[in-house]
Amino acid sequence: MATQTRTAPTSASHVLPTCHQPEESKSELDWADLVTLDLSQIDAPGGKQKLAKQLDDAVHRVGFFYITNFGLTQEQIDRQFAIAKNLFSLSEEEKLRYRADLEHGNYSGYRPLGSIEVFPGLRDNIEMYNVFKFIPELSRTHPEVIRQHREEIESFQRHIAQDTVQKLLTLIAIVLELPEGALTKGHRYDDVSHCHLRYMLYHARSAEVNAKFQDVYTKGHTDFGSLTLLFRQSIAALQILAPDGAWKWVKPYPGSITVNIADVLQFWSNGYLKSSVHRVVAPPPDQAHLDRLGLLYFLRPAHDLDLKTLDSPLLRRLGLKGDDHSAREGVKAGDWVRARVKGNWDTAKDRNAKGGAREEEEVVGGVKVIKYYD
Ligand SMILES: O=C(O)CCC(=O)C(=O)O
Ligand SMILES: [Fe+2]
Repeated sequence: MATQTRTAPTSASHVLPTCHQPEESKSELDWADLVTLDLSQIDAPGGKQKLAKQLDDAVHRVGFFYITNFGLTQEQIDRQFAIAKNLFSLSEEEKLRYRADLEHGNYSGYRPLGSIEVFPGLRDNIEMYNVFKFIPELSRTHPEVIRQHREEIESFQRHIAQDTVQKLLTLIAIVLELPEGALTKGHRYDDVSHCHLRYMLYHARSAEVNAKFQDVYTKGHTDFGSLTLLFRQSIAALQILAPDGAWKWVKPYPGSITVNIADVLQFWSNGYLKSSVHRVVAPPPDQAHLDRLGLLYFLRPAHDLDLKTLDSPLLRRLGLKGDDHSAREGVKAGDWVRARVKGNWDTAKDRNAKGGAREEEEVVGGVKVIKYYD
């Protein structure tokens, strides 16, 4: 069921099970064709321009891409998976002591198994634990395994936030023909925003139960923030809604991070950057029995930024930037993210009462969004 483990010989108080990557699926799947950016090229002469060129179609038409050479080793990543494994093996009673205040749109902490109704009467198979940035404004208590590995978790977060993400935002700014620092300034580690590292555990289900769920683990959705970075176990499960309208599998390549554009970048670019619909489904038959761990970094903009379209030469040329009188103009990013988290939490019931819908429009924080996809 679970991934293989053995105990690493470390000091008594820091013992973590070693988390090995499972064998890749041998199933023939319809994989999405995504570009890979080699981030080690960014400081080479002309490197930024070359990478931005490579990124242009990916962020505009697809919304997903891979990055390699991002400065974290597989061992560092596997340590995070091991922390996740250890965390989820705690008793339910212990985990519930750290439950997130979901009802108020705050995701910091634990979200218990079965929190969301996927279809009427059918609840999700996911546990998650969100570790927000370690800044005073966001401090909270955590279980012992997080407290013990706090330094390691913080330096992992900081590397993503202060290095990887800054490079990506620089490249995206170049795509939009903005000054290179235009997007990085609302995304500093010390800015108050709900950026977090997320540990997830998808519990494997039997073929019979999967059939009831039409093989869906998480319905199609877009992410709320700026960017999402996914460190993946070698288990196929993530799918994107490709530009041709078909669901395609996203292959988990060792040594890569899968990155997707999220809603706020789509707003700032008035739709030029694509916040892609994606979902999680039961793995193919040779991996369907595996519990699947998730390790994700959700980048969110500083709370006090607004959502109006950025003034970029590209957007002007394409007619995507006029005087912005849209409903987004007065909306703060922090309010938007909170409203989406809260909305996600308490509208699943209403949606199911209406019989479900492939697409549903809803006004969140003053902004109209399409929210649900089967
Ligand atoms: O587990 C995955 O591969 C994706 C999860 C996801 O889309 C999310 O948590 O927003
Ligand atoms: Fe997502």
